[in-house]
Amino acid sequence: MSEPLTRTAVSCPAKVLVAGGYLVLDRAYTGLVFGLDARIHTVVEPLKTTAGVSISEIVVTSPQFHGAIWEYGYRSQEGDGGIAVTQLSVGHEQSISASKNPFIETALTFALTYIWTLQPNQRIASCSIRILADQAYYSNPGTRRAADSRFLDFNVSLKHAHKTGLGSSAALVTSFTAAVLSFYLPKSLFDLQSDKGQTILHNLSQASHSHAQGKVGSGFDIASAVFGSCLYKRFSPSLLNALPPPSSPGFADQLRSLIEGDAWDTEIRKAAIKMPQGLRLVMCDVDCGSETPSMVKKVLAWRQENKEEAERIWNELQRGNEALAAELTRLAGADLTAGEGNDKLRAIIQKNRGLIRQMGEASGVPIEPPQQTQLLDYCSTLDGVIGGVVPGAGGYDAVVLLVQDKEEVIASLRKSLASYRAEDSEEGLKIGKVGIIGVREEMVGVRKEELSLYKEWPTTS
Ligand SMILES: Nc1ncnc2c1ncn2[C@@H]1O[C@H](COP(=O)(O)OP(=O)(O)OP(=O)(O)O)[C@@H](O)[C@H]1O
Ligand SMILES: C[C@@](O)(CCOP(=O)(O)O)CC(=O)O
Repeated sequence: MSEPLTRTAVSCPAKVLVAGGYLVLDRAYTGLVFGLDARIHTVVEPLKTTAGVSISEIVVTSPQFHGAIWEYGYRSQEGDGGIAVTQLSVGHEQSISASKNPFIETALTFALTYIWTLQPNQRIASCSIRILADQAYYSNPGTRRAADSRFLDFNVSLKHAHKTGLGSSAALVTSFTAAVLSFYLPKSLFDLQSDKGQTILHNLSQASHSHAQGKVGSGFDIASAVFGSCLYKRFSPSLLNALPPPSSPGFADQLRSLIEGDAWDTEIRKAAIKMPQGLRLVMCDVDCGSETPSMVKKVLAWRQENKEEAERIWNELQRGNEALAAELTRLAGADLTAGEGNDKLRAIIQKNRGLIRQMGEASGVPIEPPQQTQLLDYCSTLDGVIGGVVPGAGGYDAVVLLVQDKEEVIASLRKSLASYRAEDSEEGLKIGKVGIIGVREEMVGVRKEELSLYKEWPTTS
């Protein structure tokens, strides 16, 4: 007899790529990614059904958003095609195609298929899955259900939610995959606390996120969702190319071999990045938008056509990024009583920004556009601010600052940003309000959670 299935909850952190944007798409370079203390949680539990009625249905809800409910049927496919998941219609409020959530559907397909390969003769029981996200992922102001509730009602549909760029889909796919595997599999087959369990979770989440996203990212966001802050070298993109599409013959077996096999060449160095005591990150949301995929395409096309110049910038920036990681780590271990300053950090950040601007100007992509240069220069003159950069792909929508970890520094930064007015520029976008997002760095990645966290969010089943 197998153990009865019990309610399981897992969370994963948000991310910020502090250094290595664009470079990290190529295995020859690394990205310095910090996890952030905003998390997406997934809770899985048995689906309550009328006594004697046995159905095969998985109901997923994201109850902080209007109409965010997805019901799936699932069945095994001929020819080792794994488990196919089909969205069922819920009432007649909206068409299925309008309500599709490709990240959830793909994560479910990949996770159930992997489970099926491990327990081919065991029926996959119905379950109910809830997703709960911290406020910082969205700039829509949430409302509280109780004075102490951690999760808020966002009072909009997911389609109308305004994301702050903290990697919601990666934290979602990873916590969803971890919770589903932990729910269905005994510890002997999947143990989230073990290195092997985390490697399997990483590989499976990379495969499904990449499939849902259309294979565009380096995967640094999934790596930090699993392992927390780290220096990240991506996997070879070719690894995923050989996988047949879900449901097609051989998908299940090849997915399992890929996930458990040793072909993965991702390199995660957790010890190579630390936050010195007395410093912290501050994320700022800039009221303006950028389009990451088209920026990536343009930068990569420029690099392809200007190999020599690109190689010079990429290599210099890689050295600068390594210097940044090394100095943060060195300061984290240094004797604070020696009164060491942060001048070296300041200089490294300034130099790296110069190279990022070169990369942007040469490729014609606004990675650190003049409006952000102005904002970052302004922030760098404020008390307690060491420096700042445009995170990830850059653009107009965010900056990340390295500051002294003191309440008075944050309070005065908040005040300065509230009154910050960008100088009028002749051309391009004008940045609007700059706000501080309520997050800071976090070293821990995936984590099992206590069920009491979700008491105001009853299951719909
Ligand atoms: N709380 C949630 N519940 C259900 N699905 C969600 C939730 N948050 C995000 N998603 C899914 O993730 C998608 C957003 O992913 P996308 O990659 O565009 O954003 P992101 O990961 O936050 O962005 P970035 O990589 O710029 O940080 C949504 O369209 C939705 O499908
Ligand atoms: C440009 C890139 O290197 C970073 C994008 O980061 P973000 O989504 O802007 O946080 C792409 C990637 O690594 O997936």
